[in-house]
Amino acid sequence: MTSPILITGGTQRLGLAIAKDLLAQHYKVIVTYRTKKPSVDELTALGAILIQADFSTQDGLSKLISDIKSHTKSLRALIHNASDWDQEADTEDYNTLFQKMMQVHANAPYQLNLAFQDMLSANDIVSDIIHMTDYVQVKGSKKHIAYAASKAALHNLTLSFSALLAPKVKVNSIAPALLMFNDDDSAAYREKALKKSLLEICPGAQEAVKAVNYLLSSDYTTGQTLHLDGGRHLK
Ligand SMILES: NC(=O)C1=CN([C@@H]2O[C@H](COP(=O)(O)OP(=O)(O)OC[C@H]3O[C@@H](n4cnc5c(N)ncnc54)[C@H](OP(=O)(O)O)[C@@H]3O)[C@@H](O)[C@H]2O)C=CC1
Ligand SMILES: Nc1nc2c(c(=O)[nH]1)N=C([C@H](O)[C@@H](O)CO)CN2
Repeated sequence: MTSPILITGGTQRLGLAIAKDLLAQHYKVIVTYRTKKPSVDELTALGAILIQADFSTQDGLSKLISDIKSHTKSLRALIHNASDWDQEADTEDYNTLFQKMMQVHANAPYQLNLAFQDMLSANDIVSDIIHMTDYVQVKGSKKHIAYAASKAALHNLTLSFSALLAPKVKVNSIAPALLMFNDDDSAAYREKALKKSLLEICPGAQEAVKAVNYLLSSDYTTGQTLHLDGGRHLK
C-alpha cells in the first residue's frame, strides 16, 4: 500500500505542475487549496484528494490536520508549497502582514511537520519533507521584508527537522528565484527580472517539478537547499 504525498497550495502554478506530475507517476496525492477554481475539479478527475484549507488561522490549520488524519495513516512526502507573496507597499498594517507571513510560511509548516511526523515515519522507505522557500532566504528583500524573513524561518525549519526526523525522513528546502511570472507582471518588470540572473531566463514550473523529483529519488540528501536561481547569487 503506497502512502500519499501531501502538497499544500497545489491548485495553481508550481504546485499544480508538481501535483499533476506526481499523479502522472501514479503517486497517491492529497492537495490542499484555499480558493475553489477549475483545477480543483481537474485534479479530482485525475484521482487526487482535494481538501480546502486556509492556514492563516489556527482554526484553519487545526482543521486541516484533523482532515488529513481522517484520510490517511501514513505519508510518503509532505510538500509545503502554499504561500502568499505579500509586500510592505500594499499595507500600513505591518503587524498583520508580518503575522500572516510567519503563519503561512513558518508556523503552518512547523505544526504540520510535528503533527504528521509519525505518519511520515510509518513507511518502509525513507519519506520526504520539502519546504518551498525562496532565493531571498539568505539575501532578504527590500520590498518583501516580512515574506523574506518568513522564508528564512522556513529554511531554518529544514535544518531542525532534518536532524529531528533522520533517518526515517529527509527534509530539504527548494529555494527558487524567478521561476514563473505572474499574469499582471509588466513588460518592464519582466525585462528587469530576467536580467537579475546569469542565465537570464524564466524557466517555468517544470524546474520545480524536476527539483522535487530529485529530492524524492535521493538516498543521501537531507538538510540541504536546492537553489533554482539561474546563477543570480553570482550576478
Ligand atoms: N513562482 C516563483 O517564481 C517563485 C515561487 N517561490 C515559492 O514557490 C512556491 C510556489 O510558488 P507559486 O506557484 O508562485 O505560488 P502562488 O503564489 O501561486 O501560491 C500558491 C498557492 O498558495 C496558496 N495559499 C496562499 N495562502 C494560503 C493560505 N493562507 N492557506 C492556504 N493556502 C494558501 C494559494 O491558494 P489559493 O490560490 O487556493 O487561494 C495558492 O494557490 C511558493 O512557496 C513560493 O513562495 C519562490 C520563488 C519564486
Ligand atoms: N507565493 C509566491 N511567492 C513568490 C512568487 C509568487 O508568485 N508567489 N514569485 C516570486 C518571484 O518570482 C521572485 O522570485 C522574482 O524575483 C517570489 N516568490
